[in-house]
Amino acid sequence: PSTGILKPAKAAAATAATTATTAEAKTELPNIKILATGGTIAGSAASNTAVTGYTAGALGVETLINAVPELKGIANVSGEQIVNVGSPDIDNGVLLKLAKRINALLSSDDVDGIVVTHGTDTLEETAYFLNLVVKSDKPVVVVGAMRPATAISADGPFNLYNAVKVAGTPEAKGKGVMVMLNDRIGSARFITKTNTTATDTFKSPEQGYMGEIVGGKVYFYYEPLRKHTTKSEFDVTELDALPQVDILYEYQNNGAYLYDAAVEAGAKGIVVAGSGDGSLSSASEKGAEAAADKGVIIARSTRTGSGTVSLSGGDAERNFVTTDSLNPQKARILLMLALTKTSDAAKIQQYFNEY
Ligand SMILES: NC(=O)C[C@H](N)C(=O)O
Repeated sequence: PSTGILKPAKAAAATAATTATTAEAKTELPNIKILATGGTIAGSAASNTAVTGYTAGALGVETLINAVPELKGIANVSGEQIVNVGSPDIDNGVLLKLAKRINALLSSDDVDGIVVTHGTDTLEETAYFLNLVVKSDKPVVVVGAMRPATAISADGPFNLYNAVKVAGTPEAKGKGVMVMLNDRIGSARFITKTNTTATDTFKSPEQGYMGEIVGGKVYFYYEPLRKHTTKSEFDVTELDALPQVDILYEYQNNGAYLYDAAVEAGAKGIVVAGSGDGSLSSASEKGAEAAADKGVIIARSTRTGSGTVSLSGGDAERNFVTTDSLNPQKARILLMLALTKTSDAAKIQQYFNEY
């Protein structure tokens, strides 16, 4: 049986793999494709007690699959390397490449579900993007780890096993893109990283988890009501870039010049991580209004970490929208996609109310 621990020296030697397939396919098992993008789940450290200061995105997908031979008992798995980076370096180009590849794979009868391995830092952004643009009700599960593959008690191997299990579960169909870590199944719409290093970092502060895995069995309790996947209007088929949307953070004594800089750099939308219920300082309001006068959409979110930003009377006529309960980084994802369809603030507000 797999211990889930890769010896640091062995791990370092195994970085070059790009594809992998389990031996002969068993017809009674689901066919699951693992698309690897890097992150700590593919991380390698100098010692097996190092859980910080390691290299994320060091190991190839074949190494990840081979570390969990038990996968063969629950699915026919094969792997593809999309990129191999720490998730702070996932960009719009990778999002589009990943989404298009997933849509191509899921259109085939030979693929029953997808697992994406990903760094946890920006995992929620990729998961929410996929939730909005995947055109299939087959399960898509995004998985990561908080301890590198070389660590004692690395969490990646079991997280990967659980993710493949969820992706191959018929009940997981039609529930939107899911995030699987630490035995919990979260909705891409609601889950967020809440802790820098702890293994139970992914939480949905107000809405809770969709389900869990206990004793090797998948349990679902809720599903997201917000539009996703087959009900989503957003489509990446013809897109090779996304509109620039930046995020500005509210704090005491800030200035309008931050908005000027974003507009000058080409922003078509600005998400404000507002204080409290999406508040802007007077200086920010000046900057935001000047940007909005130039056609830039200003989306008021919150830096508080949870809660819904309420609509205020002055929003609509100023090209301002509110981001519902989306945190700033997910609001940026939706605003980029919204701007591929329209620059009308009222229509964009409707997207924030529905997705
Ligand atoms: N736990 C992780 O995966 C963190 C890593 N820095 C990443 O996001 O790639």
